[in-house]
Amino acid sequence: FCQSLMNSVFPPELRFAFLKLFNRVFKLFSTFCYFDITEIDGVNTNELYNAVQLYLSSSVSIAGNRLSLTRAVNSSSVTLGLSNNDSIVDTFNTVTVVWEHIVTQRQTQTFAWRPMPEEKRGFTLRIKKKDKNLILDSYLDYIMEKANEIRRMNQDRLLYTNSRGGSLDSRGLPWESVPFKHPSTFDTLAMDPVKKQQIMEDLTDFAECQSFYERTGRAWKRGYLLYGPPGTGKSSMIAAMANYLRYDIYDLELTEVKSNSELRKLLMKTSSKSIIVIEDIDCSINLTNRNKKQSTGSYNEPEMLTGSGLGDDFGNGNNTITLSGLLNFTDGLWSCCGSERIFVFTTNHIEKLDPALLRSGRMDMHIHMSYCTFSSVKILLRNYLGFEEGDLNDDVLKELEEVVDRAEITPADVSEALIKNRRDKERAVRELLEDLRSRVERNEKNGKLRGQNGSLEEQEKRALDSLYAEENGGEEEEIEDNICKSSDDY
Ligand SMILES: Nc1ncnc2c1ncn2[C@@H]1O[C@H](COP(=O)(O)OP(=O)(O)OP(=O)(O)O)[C@@H](O)[C@H]1O
Ligand SMILES: [Mg+2]
Repeated sequence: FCQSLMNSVFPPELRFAFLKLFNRVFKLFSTFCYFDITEIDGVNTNELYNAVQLYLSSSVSIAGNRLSLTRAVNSSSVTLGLSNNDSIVDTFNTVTVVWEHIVTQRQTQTFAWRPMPEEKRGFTLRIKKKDKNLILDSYLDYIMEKANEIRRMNQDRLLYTNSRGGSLDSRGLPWESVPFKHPSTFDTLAMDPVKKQQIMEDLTDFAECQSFYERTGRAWKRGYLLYGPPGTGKSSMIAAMANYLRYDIYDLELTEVKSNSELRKLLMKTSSKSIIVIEDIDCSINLTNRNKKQSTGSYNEPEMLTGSGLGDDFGNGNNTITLSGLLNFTDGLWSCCGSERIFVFTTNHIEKLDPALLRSGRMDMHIHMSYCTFSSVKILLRNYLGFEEGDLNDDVLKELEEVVDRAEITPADVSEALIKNRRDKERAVRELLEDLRSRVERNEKNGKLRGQNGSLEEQEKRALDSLYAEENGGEEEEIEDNICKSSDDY
């Protein structure tokens, strides 16, 4: 209507001038200002455009009538986006802004070094003039941060290994990677629910508290030591941690590392938001407290252990990773290059580890992965057979509760018993109970034969207690507080 009115009032040569004038006057009196963020900035791709697109994908509702769907390379999820010439309202620090996605046809190209897309795409941000300075900088920073987070969440995570033994790939990286798709989660992990909750809270606290680490002058990293018998879920716990935080995993094979400097280089090439894992640390390198005492007679000279690891154990005298190198790797000046990293060590024999490696700051949380308890068996029964609370009759539950602790059975063995008969649930439970009873019998018999020694776990606990007592001159309790364990762990 306006256009036809204008056409009838103004002669053609004046129409363009009038439109220009009208725009100027409109802008002068408008309470809004506008920012264009085009997809291509000259010849380069505009990073901000991609960030805005991702950021808005988190605000766009699936209920919208028309949305654009995209899926990036290496991503397993689909991103929703604003469709052409659609708009959306967003609020930041109580200020309301409007985003509009503008798509127009590009005029036919003459010659260009780089072929341009046929469509010209961009976002227009509308802000009230009075709010411009208040929010623009912080709002755009916030968008970039959010977009990076969404990108990370959408991307497949990677599992890195240094199995090439120090040789670099074509990009000069010492790590090789494969997509990480381990299905273990805290939901599927059978362990004491209280302990599980503590670990999850600790992980969340770590991931969300960058400012705390900055304020207290600590490097933004955390160490977890997982210890316990084989098949109790240490590796599954690492996978669950990675899935929970959506971090990449660097599986460090210490036996492939030839020197402390190589260890440092590997560390420098890890990215932030990752978990650096050394499995079976006691088998990778000989780091015992007792050995150190024998070889040096002092706690203050860990370097003197040079070559005592693989060199001694496997006859390879060239290995020069030292305890000192490993200690610096986990809590030295180099350990804080990059940030937001988690170190996880696993071992079946915590008593073999040097106390320096176990101290807070290196291994902040010691997690004992124990044999199956009643609560962990219930989790496995739910996961493998679909039994919910109340599905099993009370007698069976009572018997399970009575025998499971004394049977000293690993979650791996329970899982196997349940998988075997998963098509016949009654039989699975019956056979599990039989297995538990026979284990109890065997343990009691062995317990009698062992006489004063008690169960294997009791022996392990005694060794551990003496280790802590040795280090603390008898002040055992302080360290015990640091260990995440339930009262019946041992
Ligand atoms: N706590 C658990 N919860 C659920 N499944 C478990 C648990 N522990 C073990 N399993 C099952 O047993 C198998 C072996 O577990 P896992 O590899 O995590 O044990 P581990 O403690 O790392 O053993 P190792 O000390 O020999 O490396 C896994 O496939 C997993 O399915
Ligand atoms: Mg393991």
